[in-house]
Amino acid sequence: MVQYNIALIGFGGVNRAFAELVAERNNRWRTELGFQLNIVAVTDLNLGSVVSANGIDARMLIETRFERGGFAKLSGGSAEADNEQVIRQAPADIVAEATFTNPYDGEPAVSHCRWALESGRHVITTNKGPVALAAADLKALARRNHVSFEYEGAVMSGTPVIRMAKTMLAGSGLNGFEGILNGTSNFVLGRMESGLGFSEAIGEAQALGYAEADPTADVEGHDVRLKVVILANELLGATLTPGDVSCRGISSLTVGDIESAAKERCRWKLIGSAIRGEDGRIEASVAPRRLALDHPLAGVGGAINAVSINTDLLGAVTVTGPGAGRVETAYALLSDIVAIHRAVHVNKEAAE
Ligand SMILES: NC(=O)C1=CN([C@@H]2O[C@H](COP(=O)(O)OP(=O)(O)OC[C@H]3O[C@@H](n4cnc5c(N)ncnc54)[C@H](OP(=O)(O)O)[C@@H]3O)[C@@H](O)[C@H]2O)C=CC1
Ligand SMILES: N[C@@H](CCO)C(=O)O
Repeated sequence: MVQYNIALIGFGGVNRAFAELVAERNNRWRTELGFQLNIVAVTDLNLGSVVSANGIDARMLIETRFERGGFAKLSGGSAEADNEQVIRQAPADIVAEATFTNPYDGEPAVSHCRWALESGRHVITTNKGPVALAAADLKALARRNHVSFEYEGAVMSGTPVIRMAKTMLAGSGLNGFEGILNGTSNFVLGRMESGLGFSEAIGEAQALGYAEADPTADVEGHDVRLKVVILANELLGATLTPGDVSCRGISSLTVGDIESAAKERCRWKLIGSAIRGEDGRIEASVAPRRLALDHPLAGVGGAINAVSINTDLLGAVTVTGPGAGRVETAYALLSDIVAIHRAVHVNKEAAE
């Protein structure tokens, strides 16, 4: 039986939900997917770090109420999150990076990914920073070290869009996309339509695990801007940086704007888009748009996301599904491991 040893970097909503999935579903994965997972290290800014070559009980990890520095009480534990040492030295095959997204330089997550790849570990991440800001370098580093860098959860959480479009739409002539790419702001707009205030709606999105550590990134459009960069670079072969994407969020929309749109059978949505012009240049933007209720994106509610990908041969292909949520995003990490497993084992077996 194939077993992957996993190191979790950051133990917040997503990696905690991932540990919960490991606790609940490892047996099922063994039969369904042909591998099992073994958590051998966890680091967290607040809790410290713990390493155990024999594996750390996933159920214990999620059920124990640790205090600040609480991992020190575990065998192999420390009150400090010594990320570099853990990433480089723990006996992990795969490092799951799920610390906060830094939209400016991607750190410290970029360094976490770099240390892991340099040390010959595969990296799976839901963190948009390293993917939007350092993907080319990290992919090259992964290639040099014969490991994978996988990041399906960086856009639309567990809903497959990056890998799906790159593999299943290959050759279809991708020339643009537009969509709702932030669960929090879509949820907030919907709650405001129901009469809730902006701040209360953000509070609900935080409690549900949708929002960024600093929700300004959600409502000011910065999170969508990173996702537009990722999709444009991955699907359209662009080389955008966040500075290339004009960006306006939803914070200036008032209850009055929302009510007047409703009276005219319209609805506000935060739309991220990128289009290849006739000269080959990619124009990308993030901005609120007032959509007629019969527009295909107008009915996408709550933390659901949707992106319509324009192709030469098929016209628009739309992918819709959860765009945020702890478990939904933890699933993206599993899908990354499935991709690594197929690349490493299944393809190798087929070649033999
Ligand atoms: N939640 C979601 O729906 C989605 C999240 N993502 C991305 O996934 C990542 C994780 O999200 P989520 O779990 O919700 O976020 P959380 O804020 O819940 O968790 C992040 C965890 O990482 C810890 N952390 C921060 N910096 C460090 C560090 N330097 N070393 C070790 N640990 C650190 C935080 O500790 P502390 O709290 O003490 O700072 C926190 O426990 C983010 O990058 C997010 O953008 C992507 C798609 C969807
Ligand atoms: N905060 C983000 C998480 C998913 O990237 C959102 O609400 O969409």
